[in-house]
Amino acid sequence: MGYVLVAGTLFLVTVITIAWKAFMDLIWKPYSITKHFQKQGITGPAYHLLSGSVNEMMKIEEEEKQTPMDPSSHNVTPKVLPHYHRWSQQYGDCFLFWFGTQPRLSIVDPGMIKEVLSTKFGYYTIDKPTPPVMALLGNGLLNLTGLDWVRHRRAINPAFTIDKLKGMTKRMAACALSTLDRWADQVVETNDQCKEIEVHKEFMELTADIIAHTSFGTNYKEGKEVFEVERELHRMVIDSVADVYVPGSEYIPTKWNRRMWMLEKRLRNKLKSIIESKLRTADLGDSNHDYGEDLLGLMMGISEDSKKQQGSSLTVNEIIDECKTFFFAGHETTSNLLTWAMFFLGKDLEWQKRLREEVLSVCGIGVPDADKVSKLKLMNMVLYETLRLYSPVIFTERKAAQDIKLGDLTIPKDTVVTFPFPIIHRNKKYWGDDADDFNPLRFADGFSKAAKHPNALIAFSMGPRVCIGQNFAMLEAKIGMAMILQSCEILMVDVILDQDSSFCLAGEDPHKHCR
Ligand code: HEM
Repeated sequence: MGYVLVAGTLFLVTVITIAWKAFMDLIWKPYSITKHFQKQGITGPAYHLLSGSVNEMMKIEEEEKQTPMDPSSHNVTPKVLPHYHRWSQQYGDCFLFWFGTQPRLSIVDPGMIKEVLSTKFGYYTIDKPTPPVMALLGNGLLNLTGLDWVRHRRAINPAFTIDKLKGMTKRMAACALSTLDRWADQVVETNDQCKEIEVHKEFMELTADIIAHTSFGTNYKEGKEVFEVERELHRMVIDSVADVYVPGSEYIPTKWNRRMWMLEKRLRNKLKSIIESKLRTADLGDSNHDYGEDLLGLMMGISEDSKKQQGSSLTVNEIIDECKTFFFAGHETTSNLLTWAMFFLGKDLEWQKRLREEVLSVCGIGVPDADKVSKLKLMNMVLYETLRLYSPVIFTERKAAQDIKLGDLTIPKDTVVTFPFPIIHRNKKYWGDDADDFNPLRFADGFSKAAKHPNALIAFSMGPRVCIGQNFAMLEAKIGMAMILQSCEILMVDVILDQDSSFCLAGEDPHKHCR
């Protein structure tokens, strides 16, 4: 009888505890956080049990898909961030919405963004990655937090110094040259003066080639195989982006999870075999272990040096995760930058002419190097303006690690603050009335004077977690653009923004100058 009573009491206590926690997490916290922000003048879409605002988010996305885009407008916000666009019009720039039970606060004020990403950096953290993101990037820089992030960032920074990047320019130029060769062959084959090219596809290939060569050096072919697997994992991440994560669901052997586990294992094994091959090659050389000037080789060398000096280094598994991160972070981003820059030059022939004149006067007709492309001021301005209007990264977010003041607001612990780049980059308050127009001249006096706030452009983010590959990306884009402009004339064939954009490349022998 006594046992039954104890078991019954335990059961009851468990049920009450679970019910209490469920009540707190699912009802009370969302209610009190909503009230907390309402008192500060912040509103937003309603919280719904379990799903938060996700259903409304999906509905808005579907509605936006049905609306054709005006090809003459650069305002892509309704297409790329439909719910932010709709809610910012409805509730104002700063609004609260719910991803499941997680509160998210949209912020567009550059001063507040600077506080989060830079001045009060330590008070914010990165939300735990979902299982698909973890499978894709593992414990690489993008996912890491705290002291592990510090250790990785310190270990990898030296691989991205200007000197090291200069050493990679020949590889970048060689990849661009083989793309131009392929285009030239097509022109010769068709016997036309003008060849229609789907540039996004071409630049995806070019940037994959560049990141494979610069990451893996002589092992680039195996590197490209790695990227094929990574691409599939990336697609799985995109498919799962609007799913509210249910803790523990990653361990259930569903068909989807099993595919993800298999791809992750294949990715890891392939990268491991590249590293082992580098280790074997280096062992055959002298005792100083030169692993090569590619990113992987540099990371392995730096890691070995720091082990000798401080006794700590990146493990093979950590280096593997960083390789995965470089491809993910550095491939599609740069390819999008190149695509949109071509889009502008194909539309604006006057700017195309100015850029070609600059390239020919600074670099001549030879293959450009890092020093020469660093002098291309007009090209720099066009690239920044492209990053402003068509930022390859469309948002980033941070989670408050404690209750904290942000601007005039007080933010409860665990609130996610989120920064929608396309809205920030078009804010007329900072960018002026022509914020929606392509006007590279706004960058004539440099990056920080282009807008009324020095941090209004955050395409590469800012603060300690600023993009580690920004110089790499700009160098790659400038070399690619300079070589294209040296040999081709670019004409826009058609503009269908939600499908592929094609460009016509014209010239008597597009490429002969580049040899
Ligand atoms: C146009 C090209 C690129 C753009 C617009 C871009 C943009 C960004 C942004 C916005 C972040 C911050 C993300 C966040 O805080 O949530 C970031 C981080 C990062 N990027 Fe890039 N990126 C580009 C190219 C590259 C390239 C080429 C590489 C590597 C080769 C790279 C590697 C990284 C890494 C590793 C991080 C994480 C840094 C950290 O958290 O310490 N990116 N990038």
